[in-house]
Amino acid sequence: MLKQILATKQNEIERIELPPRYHFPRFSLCTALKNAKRSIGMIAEVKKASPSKGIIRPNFQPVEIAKAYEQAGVDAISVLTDQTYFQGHYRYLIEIKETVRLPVLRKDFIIERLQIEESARIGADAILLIGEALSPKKLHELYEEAYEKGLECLVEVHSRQTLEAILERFTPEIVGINNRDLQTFTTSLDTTKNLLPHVPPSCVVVSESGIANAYDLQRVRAYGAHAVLVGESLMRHDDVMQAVDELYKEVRSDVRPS
Ligand SMILES: O=P(O)(O)OC[C@@H](O)[C@@H](O)c1c[nH]c2ccccc12
Repeated sequence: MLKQILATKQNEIERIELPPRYHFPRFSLCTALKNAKRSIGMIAEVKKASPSKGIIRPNFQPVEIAKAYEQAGVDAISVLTDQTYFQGHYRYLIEIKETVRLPVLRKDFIIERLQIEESARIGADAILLIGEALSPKKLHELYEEAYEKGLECLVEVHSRQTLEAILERFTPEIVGINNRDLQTFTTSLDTTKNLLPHVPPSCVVVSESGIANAYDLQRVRAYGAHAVLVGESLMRHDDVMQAVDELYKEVRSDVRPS
């Protein structure tokens, strides 16, 4: 599946017409996660659909969702901008930057430099770089390019092998451990448990995907994650502000919910 997404993306990149430059206040994702407002940081995602689940939120109002996230006290917002597979758009990111004062992560499949210029122009504070989608060399080049343009990167990995290959080249500031296997779409929080001990202590670590309830949140916190990235379980709630609160409910991380 990842291969197919990347092939589509490559085609789309050939047709990119760069948007004008928007001038928004910038916010650091890394700083926001280091100074998380609650017991563990949260990047809340604005996502209408996904290739594995289809439409997740039928009545999709990206700006309203982002405002509710801000009121709920999340630390940052992730916006899906891929159109073909996630029904996103970079326009959503622009509208959200116009409205909320939080770091905004552009969630897309970034594989070429041109997409970094595009991300800078639309006002993204950070971009996603996927370890499984790029060679370590290319990933490092895009990482440097992004920081030169004032964008931070969330460097996402799913396997120990990918993580080690990246660390041989450089140490990213922010590492995302994706609990979802992008080939099969299955999620397991054990991915965070298994990979986290191999991430250098200087990195801010985000546990991504498959966080369904307060128990899951406490579990990845116990594994040592500094933050979580949550999409679907928030998007399925009518009231996303309440959904954030419910994730932060106090539960014992060693007791499974019934
Ligand atoms: O909806 P979830 O299971 O809470 O997951 C959010 C986020 O981690 C997921 O959307 C994601 C993680 N890595 C990605 C790469 C591309 C697109 C999407 C993603």
